[in-house]
Amino acid sequence: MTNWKCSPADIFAAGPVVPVLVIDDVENAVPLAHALMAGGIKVLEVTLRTPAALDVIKRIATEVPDALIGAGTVTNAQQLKAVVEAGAKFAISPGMTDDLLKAGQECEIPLIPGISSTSDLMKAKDAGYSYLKFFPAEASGGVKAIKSISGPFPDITFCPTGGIGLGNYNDYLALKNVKCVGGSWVAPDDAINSGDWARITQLAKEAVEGAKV
Ligand SMILES: O=C(O)C(=O)C[C@H](O)[C@H](O)COP(=O)(O)O
Repeated sequence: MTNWKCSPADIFAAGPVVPVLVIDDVENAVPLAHALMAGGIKVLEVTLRTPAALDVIKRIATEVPDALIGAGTVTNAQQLKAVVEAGAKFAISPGMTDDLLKAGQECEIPLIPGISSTSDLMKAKDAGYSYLKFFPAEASGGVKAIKSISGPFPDITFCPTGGIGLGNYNDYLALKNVKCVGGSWVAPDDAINSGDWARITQLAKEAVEGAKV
């Protein structure tokens, strides 16, 4: 963790909304990044859910240097290594394993492990992690769960993701242990696949301007 070039705190502070991106076509990478940045979003999470994901990360890292490009759905040490090589500046996981926590400690980019239980939180905390993803947020108790967790674990900060959108994101951002939220609502599949960049810029703007932080 001492190798980390930027801190998870910097990433959480860089934007209240982190778009969770599923990109099938590498040609959409740069226009999508530009569309989101035009709407005021700088932190991007490209999920490793598509075969194109590593190339997408590479493209954005090279061609959109102002973006804080990260990798999502990083579930093991091999993937963590691959996303570092692709140029990701941080990595997020929907969960955690002992192996992944260990690889994150030795990695040069920050890893944000995912938890949805206090037992996992304690494991991650013991391994030195204090910035965590809370996933799947809505299905795991949402705002009420995160508020309760802040009692025994006031030093843990969350990026909740899963089931969050314009209708509820401010409820999460109002919590003192939440600094940003993640979600796919800002970049819907149909808008990406039809190249509707204006709509994505609009959605990003709406999310950023409406955020009460
Ligand atoms: O792929 C990953 O790494 C994940 O952890 C899951 C995503 O963060 C959520 O699927 C986003 O949730 P929605 O905003 O409800 O679509």
